[in-house]
Order: sequence, then structure tokens, then C-alpha cells
Amino acid sequence: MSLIIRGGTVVNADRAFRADVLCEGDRIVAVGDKLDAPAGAQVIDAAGQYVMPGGIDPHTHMNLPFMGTVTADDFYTGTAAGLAGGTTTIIDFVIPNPQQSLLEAYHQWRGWAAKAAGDYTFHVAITWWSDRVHEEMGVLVRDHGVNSFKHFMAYKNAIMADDETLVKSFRRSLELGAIPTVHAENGELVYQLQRDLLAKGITGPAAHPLSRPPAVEAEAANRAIAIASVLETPLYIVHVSCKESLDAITRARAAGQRVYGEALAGHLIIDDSVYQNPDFDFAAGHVMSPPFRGKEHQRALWQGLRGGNLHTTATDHCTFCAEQKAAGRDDFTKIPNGCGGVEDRMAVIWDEGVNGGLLTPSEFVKVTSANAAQIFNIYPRKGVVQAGADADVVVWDPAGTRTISAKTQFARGGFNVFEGRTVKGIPSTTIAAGKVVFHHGELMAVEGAGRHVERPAFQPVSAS
Ligand SMILES: NC(=O)NCCC(=O)O
Ligand SMILES: [Zn+2]
Ligand SMILES: [Zn+2]
Repeated sequence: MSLIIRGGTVVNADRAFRADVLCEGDRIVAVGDKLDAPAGAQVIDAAGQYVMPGGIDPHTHMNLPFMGTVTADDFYTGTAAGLAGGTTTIIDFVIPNPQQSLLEAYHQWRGWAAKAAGDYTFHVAITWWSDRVHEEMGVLVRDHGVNSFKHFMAYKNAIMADDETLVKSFRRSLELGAIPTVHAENGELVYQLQRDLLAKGITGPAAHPLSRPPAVEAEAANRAIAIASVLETPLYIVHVSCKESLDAITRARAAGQRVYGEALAGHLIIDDSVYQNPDFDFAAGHVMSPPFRGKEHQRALWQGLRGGNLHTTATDHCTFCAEQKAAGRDDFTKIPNGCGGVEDRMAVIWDEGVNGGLLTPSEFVKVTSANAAQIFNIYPRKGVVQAGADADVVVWDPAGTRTISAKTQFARGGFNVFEGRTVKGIPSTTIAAGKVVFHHGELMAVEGAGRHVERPAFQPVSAS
């Protein structure tokens, strides 16, 4: 099956140029001026539009069992929503229960993901430590295409990794040629601040950000960076939400450390005033960790993205409906943490970033796909429009507009943190593995069409 995208401007991370893009099967086979297409090829007219690599969201949680419930989006609805927004690949998380075999959890998640409509791959969380964990990390890297391990420094009494686990797992990751990643928040401090607030009778969603101030995040970011520095490992910090954490990354990079930072679309756009809303459903709908911050932090995050100290944008897509959030009506610590966004990330970042003069189109490609592909070692299969790459392409209409709403979204959960925002710059067509899966508002996602993407290890430092 041949498909040709005609007359657009191809935007890659390094340059933008006028070209047609020819796809055969699931691959791009040619990018060039006035290409010939085989008879019968499907033609997509991209005149006046940009042709960019499909988005990679390096941080999602589909079908996640979390805080006593399971996310509203499963791998089908979540990846389908991503395709509607121009995101063709997600990196989700296998999160074993403490004491659970990593391999058992990995196969559980692979089973859930079999219904995905778009491509997917997994980080695996290290939630406890034993000789078996050490062993299974090796099996995951060698036999299952896992090259990143996640450590939650928060969520005490659940999935939090203590310092021993961090140190042993970072060291093991280095041996295996995998990259350690962290959710940086000091879980003990969060826990104690939560207890203090509840003891004072402060039980509503407005207490959530009070229990997780920037210093709580910065302490953990600095600690993870120090551990990575001593062990000489690279480090990727997920959902950097505040200036203090960004400053820690900036300092480490200036000192020559290989530290990467991820910003969430939500943290870039939404501020902490949402927690003051007296409507419980509205405020609880925004409860995620780290919480939304003040505008000064948003400004810093945009500067970090532009200046190269933050590298990727993600969503942490983790949807819960109002009934699920209501579990914390009388106790904010029981509100399931998480918000959506996989459908809107590309559009809100384009609208605020490119239309706002903060990012060029090529910088947009860097932070929405190319950098994630490079950091997690799937480049140039993903993250670039060039011959040989996967035919994952988004045709981007810079003049198209859409008003974001939970009423019209494909994602589940019945809530959208970007509700009511009109964005200019939207996907007109999304092509995944060479097939048109979204075209002018119509979603043609196919359950089970997504493929698991193996990510090879980086060059190991030692061969054990
Ligand atoms: N972010 C959040 O609140 N929920 C998902 C789990 C995590 O990434 O911490
Ligand atoms: Zn997290
Ligand atoms: Zn997350």
C-alpha cells in the first residue's frame, strides 16, 4: 500500500524544507521534491501545511491500577486519543507492586497493551529491591527491548523507591546500558505534610499543592542528580514542574552531567489557581503530582525547553472520572492523582509555544518527538521524517482551530484540564505505520493495530 503526502513543508528537528513524502507499507521510502508515486497511491494534500514526525509522548499511564482504582483510559482509548492529536507513539510504564516479579508485571502490561491503536513501548518501574529484581532487569534489557527504568521517589507506603533501591538500580541500569528515570518528590516530606494538613482539618483539594511545595520536588531532583553523579549514570527526570528542579538540572548539565528533563503540557499551560476553585469536581480533576504551579514556574519551564535544559514534553496522561476522584471528597490524599492530555499535547504546545513566539517549528519537533526518540534510543526509526523511518507522520494545519472540550474529546474520563481553550494549529491528518488513522476530525483508529516497539540498550559500560 503506497501513500504520498504532497506539497507540504517537512519539518524535522534540524531543518524545514518543501518536499513530498512517499510511504510504502509502514515505512517512509522517499522524501524529496515532486516525487513520482505508484499508480493507485493514496494522496494526502499537504499544501500550506507542515509535515512532521508523529508525536512521541514519553510519559503516559493507560490502564493503570493506581490509588485503589484503574485509569479511565485503557490502551485502546488512550492511544486512539493520541492519534487524534498527532501522537503516534507512547512510552507507558510497567509498575510492579512491591515484591512482584518485574517479568510478571511486564507480561501483564503487554497483555493490556495488545489492544493499543498506536505504537507503544515501556519504561519499567523499580519499586523494590532484591537479587531477583537485579536479575530480571537484565532479562528485560536483553530480551524485551526495555532500556529505561523508573523510580518513584514519592508515594510512600506504596511504590516509593528508597535510597538503597535508587543506588542499586541506577548502578544496575548503567551496567545494562539502560537509563534511570525518576519521579522527583521527597515522599517522606509529602507524607508528613499531608498528615499535618489533615490534622488541621484542611481536607479539600486546595491542600494538595500545599503538601507538595517546590522544595519537596527540588530536594528529590537534587538527590537523584547527586546519586547519578557519584555513580556516573545518565538521568532523566520526569514531569519537572518547578524552577527549583529545573535549576538543579541546569547546574548539573553545566557541570557536564548527562541529565535530561521532561516538561508536561499541563505544567506549561495551567497554573495553581485551579486548586482554589470551590467546585470539588473541578479542583479534584486537576489533582496530579507534582501539582500545577505558579506562573513564574511556567515561564521558567518554557525557558528551559527553549534553552535546552528541558528536552521532552509529555502529558503523564492518567485519567480518572469524577466518580473516581470523589474517593477523596473528605480527604485530599485519597483523590486519585492524575490528569489527561495525550490528545491535546501537540496542539497546546504549538499554540502557546510556536504561535506565542517561544519555539520555532523545528524546536517544536525536537520537544514533541525527536528528543524523546534519541534519549530513549528509537531514533531514527521514530522522531524524524526521512527515508527508512517508520511512516508515522502528522500533517499539521497551522491555520486550523479547535476548541478543546471534554464533550468532544476521544479520551475517556469526562474531564479536560484544557477545557474551553481554543488552539490554532491542529493535525489535519495523522498517519501511523503508513495508514491514515485521523483525517479532518474523523478518527479511524483500529484496536490492536499498535505495535510494541523494542528499544535497544545503549552501549553498556561493562559486559556483565
Ligand atoms: N502524576 C500523577 O499524578 N499520576 C500518575 C503517576 C505519576 O506519574 O506520578
Ligand atoms: Zn510521577
Ligand atoms: Zn506518571
